[in-house]
Amino acid sequence: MPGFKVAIDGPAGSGKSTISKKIAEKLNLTHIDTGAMYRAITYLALEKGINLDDESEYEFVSKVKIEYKNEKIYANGIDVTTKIRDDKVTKNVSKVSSFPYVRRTLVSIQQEAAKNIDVIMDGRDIGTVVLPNADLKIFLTAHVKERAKRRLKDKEVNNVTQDIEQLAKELQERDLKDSTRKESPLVVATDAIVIDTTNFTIEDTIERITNEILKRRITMEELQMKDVKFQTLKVRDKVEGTVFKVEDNVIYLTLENFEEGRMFVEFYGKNITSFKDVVKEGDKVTAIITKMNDEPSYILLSRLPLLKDESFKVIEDAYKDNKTIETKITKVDEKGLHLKYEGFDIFLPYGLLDRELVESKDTLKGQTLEVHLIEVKNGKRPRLIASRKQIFEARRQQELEERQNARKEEIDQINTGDVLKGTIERIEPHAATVRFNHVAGLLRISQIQHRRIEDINEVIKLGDEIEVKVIKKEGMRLDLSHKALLPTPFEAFSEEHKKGSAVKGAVVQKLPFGLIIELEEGVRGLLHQSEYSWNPNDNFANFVKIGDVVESAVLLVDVKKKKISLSRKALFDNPWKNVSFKRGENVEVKVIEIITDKGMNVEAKGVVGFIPVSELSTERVNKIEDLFAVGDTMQARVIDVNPKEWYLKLSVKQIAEDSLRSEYEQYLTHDEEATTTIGDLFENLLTEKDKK
Ligand SMILES: Nc1ncnc2c1ncn2[C@@H]1O[C@H](COP(=O)(O)OP(=O)(O)OP(=O)(O)O)[C@@H](O)[C@H]1O
Ligand SMILES: Nc1ccn([C@H]2C[C@H](O)[C@@H](COP(=O)(O)O)O2)c(=O)n1
Repeated sequence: MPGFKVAIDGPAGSGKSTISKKIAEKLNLTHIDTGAMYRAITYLALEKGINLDDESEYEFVSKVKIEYKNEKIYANGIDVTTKIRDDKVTKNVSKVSSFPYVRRTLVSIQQEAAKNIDVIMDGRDIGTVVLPNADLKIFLTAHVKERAKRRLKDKEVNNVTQDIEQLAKELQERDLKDSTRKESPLVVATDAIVIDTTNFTIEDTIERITNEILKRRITMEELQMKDVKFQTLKVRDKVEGTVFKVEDNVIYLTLENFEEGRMFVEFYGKNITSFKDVVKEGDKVTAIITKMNDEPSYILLSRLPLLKDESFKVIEDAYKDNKTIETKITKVDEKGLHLKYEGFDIFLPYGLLDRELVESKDTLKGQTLEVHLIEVKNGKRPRLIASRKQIFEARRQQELEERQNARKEEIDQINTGDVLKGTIERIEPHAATVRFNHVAGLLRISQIQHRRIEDINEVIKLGDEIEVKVIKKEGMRLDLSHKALLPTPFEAFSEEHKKGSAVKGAVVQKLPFGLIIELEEGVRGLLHQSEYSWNPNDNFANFVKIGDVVESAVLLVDVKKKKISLSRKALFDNPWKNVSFKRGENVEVKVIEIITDKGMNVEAKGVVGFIPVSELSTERVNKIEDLFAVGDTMQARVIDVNPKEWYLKLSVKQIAEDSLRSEYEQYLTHDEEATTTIGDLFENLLTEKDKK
């Protein structure tokens, strides 16, 4: 069986020998570089010094022995591998190779060498002349500038510098000569695959050609074994291919039958604009054949017809695996949200949507939303129902746990007795809730102020900042007090009222030993009976009533025992403090009150004394007012006195009697000289009295 033949043709520097060599190694083919043969002949011709322009001088060619051994080329046993690359050789090789004699001789040598072996042969006329029946013909090409660049690199490696423009010019000249010569010019064989390597790497090109070789090398048995529909592939068939090259807007695939498939980016679907980062070499892609291209031979592919099924599969998988999918909200209607995912419409009823989202549903259109699928039914009109329940319940649970943790952390930091600042969060008739951070406490109405509060709303408002003391901590519960931070009424009272200061208050209770006076709300003091008045005879219990306002002085405030002692008498001077009376002493008195039939209260030395009716006159008094009036002053005699009891008893009568007696005694003394009778004497006395 003849061997497998690959013909590689192309202009200078397109990569023929490099690629051929590597493919030969890879696929175990013999590589024959025919250009090297023409170069070897050129080298020998130069060596021989023949006239290069004279074809008749090339007879030596038929006798030349050319061999390839270990990557080296030998001409007549001499290693010419390097020499044939000299500039001199390169400049003349086109000319030498244009002679029909030279060509025919070398072509027959080449054909002989390729007989019965698997060979990859590169040159200019391989596909057209040397191996016209080659199993695969490749015409490699590249832009002249790219080829010049590659050559320049080769030269730089060998420390040879050359102007790139000059190099390009030389290549163009050689191309022209090679393709315009009469004998076997460089042309593209009609059945060759043209590969432009301008933008291909060496590896790309190798892979591309390797695929072509493999496609053609495969035996019928192998094809059957692999169940490859080699002959039957047609438009609309579904095929799978392996990506061997990725460009921005096209991917190249090797299909099941080893043909080349190409897919342009717009036929991939999923709205991508570039294959980069989406598809990589080695990926398997399933697609539909949309066109079979003959020249060059490849198959155009598209994924678009498959996408619907693929997308539905994605949806079914998401449903089965209970996966979250990210959808787009396309419509908001009365019953729920319409979502789009992988090109399918999904409905999400409001009952399965987060409450906050339902509240702001009118702003949702166009937004993305993560959901779970809870019903997936395929059909002409697939039925797809989504839900957010799992998502929002999980979120709520997580938030709850976070809150609980935060509360626990905060409460662990709080101790009974701590003073904290918080905000009034809720007000009930008998208590308020005070929020700190994650924790709140209870402030009962009785703990807000020391005084009684009728309406809690009068003293606190929602949002008020308040300082409180923790008075009890039980688990997560905190009992708070604001009043614990305020001075007690007793403390406030003691601050404002120092000892001795005068205070007024209403009598709230009468006790056997005194009066309870309310001085301020919650502040009561005792006015002991001994402190009511200096007057020992003052029986205030008889006339002081509950509710009477009494003024008194603060004697003592005991904040701890909550005791206040008051003294009313301290507000006054004790009238008896600095006076003294002696019995028998005559004092000036002033009538301050007439007590009918009983006597008169008089003021003497600033204190009150009493003159009984019997002591008002030496004669019987029928009506006191006939003799005295309030405001009258006169002399009276102290007849009894007890300062402790504020007791002072006086007599006018005794002074009058004294006076009568003295007059009488005078009379007795005068009588020895005068003739006044007792009757005269009394008449005179009475006349005096009338005058008054
Ligand atoms: N994509 C590519 N394909 C092939 N060769 C490339 C590529 N990119 C760079 N090169 C380099 O280009 C240079 C020219 O390659 P090569 O000598 O194989 O070309 P050629 O077609 O055999 O040229 P000539 O006909 O003049 O012998 C080599 O150094 C090779 O490594
Ligand atoms: N089959 C061939 C091979 C080569 N030549 C000529 C044309 C080239 O200018 C020259 C050197 O070839 P290279 O080594 O550059 O590939 O040989 C030809 O005519 N036919």
